[in-house]
Amino acid sequence: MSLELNNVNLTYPDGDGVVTALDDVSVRVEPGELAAVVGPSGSGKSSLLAVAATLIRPASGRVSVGGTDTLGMRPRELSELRLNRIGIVFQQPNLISALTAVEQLMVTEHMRARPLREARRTALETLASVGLDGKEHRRPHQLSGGERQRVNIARALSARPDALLVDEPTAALDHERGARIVDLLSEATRTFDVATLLVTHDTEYLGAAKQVLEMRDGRLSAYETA
Ligand SMILES: Nc1ncnc2c1ncn2[C@@H]1O[C@H](COP(=O)(O)OP(=O)(O)OP(=O)(O)O)[C@@H](O)[C@H]1O
Repeated sequence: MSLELNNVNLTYPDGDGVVTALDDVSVRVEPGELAAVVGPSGSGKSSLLAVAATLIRPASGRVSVGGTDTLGMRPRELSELRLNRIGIVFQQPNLISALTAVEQLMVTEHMRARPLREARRTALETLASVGLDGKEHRRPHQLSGGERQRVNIARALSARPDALLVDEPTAALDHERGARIVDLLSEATRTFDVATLLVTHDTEYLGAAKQVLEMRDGRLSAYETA
């Protein structure tokens, strides 16, 4: 089921006035499809992801995840939706330093009340699917930057979410590692049949995207190469 934003507007208070972060934004991403959003700093890309993740409620407009309209959902329902149907990958992996790769995933499986044995099986399967076979029992400091980002992506995918929201996943990586992470996201998007929305500064990685959009001053439109 798709990820869909319709006519979304978002403002933040700014002194006596307001700053418009999202201005009538609409986008639809189908399952198995990767959409990339580029745009200058401060144009509203992170705000777009935060609204799609239901972390911020827009002033107006609709956000629907996996066919479920989130408008009117209570905070508790939204928390459940985020836990079970939305995967979020931030720029920094935010892994817990004391836990092994498999344990990082099991923590969130535990929050989903999965039985231990099933949680471990899902965690191991998901880690294997992102190329971390044989490294499941390593702690973050025993993994490379790219591998840590893979654990992060695996953790976001372990619930088999409807939507995967990715914020600048290549920012802390060199070109080659960055390219491999985008390839992995593109492959995982198809394997997990998830609707992926990727925000990136790097226009060189856009080949993997089915649609490329550009954010400028809070407005989203088709990206045109210069
Ligand atoms: N919590 C907030 N309160 C007030 N203004 C905010 C808040 N968060 C973001 N903004 C403003 O909203 C606009 C969009 O910010 P946003 O973080 O979405 O941009 P961005 O494209 O992700 O930028 P970057 O690439 O630098 O991360 C900016 O003008 C920013 O200053």
